[in-house]
Amino acid sequence: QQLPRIKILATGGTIAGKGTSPNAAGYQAGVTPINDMIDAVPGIDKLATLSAEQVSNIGSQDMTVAIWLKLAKRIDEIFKNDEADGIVITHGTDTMEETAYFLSLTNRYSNPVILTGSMRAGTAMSSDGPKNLYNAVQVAADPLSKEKGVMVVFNGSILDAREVVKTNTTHVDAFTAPNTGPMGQVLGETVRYYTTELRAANKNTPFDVTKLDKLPNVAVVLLFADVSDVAINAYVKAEVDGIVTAGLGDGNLNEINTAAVMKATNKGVAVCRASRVPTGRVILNDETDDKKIGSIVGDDLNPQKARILLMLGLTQSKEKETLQNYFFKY
Ligand SMILES: NC(=O)CC[C@H](N)C(=O)O
Repeated sequence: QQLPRIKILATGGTIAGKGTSPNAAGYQAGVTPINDMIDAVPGIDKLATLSAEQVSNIGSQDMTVAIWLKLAKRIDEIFKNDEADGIVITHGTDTMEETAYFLSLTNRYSNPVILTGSMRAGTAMSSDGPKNLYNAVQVAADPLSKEKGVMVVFNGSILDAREVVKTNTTHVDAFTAPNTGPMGQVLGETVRYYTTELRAANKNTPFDVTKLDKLPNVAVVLLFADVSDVAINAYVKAEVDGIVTAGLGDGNLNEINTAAVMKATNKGVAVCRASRVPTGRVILNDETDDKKIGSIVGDDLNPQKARILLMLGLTQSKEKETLQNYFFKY
């Protein structure tokens, strides 16, 4: 029986980290080459026929649009040329949720693309990297994952790219899907799905980035009690294409920022209201009059994910209704 062909694209992160202390603290992310990482995982070669490429080797706090585009183009090429059946991406945890969502919106194939990483460097006691990498290859190679597209596999959970959020700064169980829960679990030799993703773009994605070398510039602004309008005004002055507000409660803005948003949208800046609250939706024309101030809403996407969709949406249209519909669809 032939093993599935899995391509590992390595980008860095703690999973490629090295330190001098066996205690998890104090290490450098993004240093170990991918082939050394694979060698540290017993039995991984029995799961799939593996090949690996180093796309970058960085801490994911330094993730860039340029690397996102490079990854998206390489994924497209791998599936178009039938170079692999599935892909595993090793990635730092800080921005993994953003990369996962970006790739889920841009991937034109439904083959599995699994992101994973670790919270403890390979040199730390009880490093979680080898097991996470093993689990990621298991999920990518499993027949049940065939049409499931982009997911995150971490600490035994399988999480949808749209829903996954880093919800702990240091624990090995760093990722959850606060609005929906995980899609499934990988335990021992078995992969189990409980649920399916409802909002995947996949094959029919309108966001083809294979010919782009940059994306629209979208900023995020955090709201808090008595916040001034300095940030929104500065971004408008800097001529950003869009602003996502990490608003109060169900995406509310205080008076001064309501006025600042109205000025921004009048100047043609797309403004999407999201919330700083970790779960729940932001409703159109609820407490805030979106019609009047020219804003749209991010539904239940967190601000950093709403930014990704607004960046990609703006590659297609500046029209408010079109952009709003992307947020209800994806
Ligand atoms: N656990 C981690 O991967 C964090 C390391 C680093 N900040 C990164 O995101 O790459």
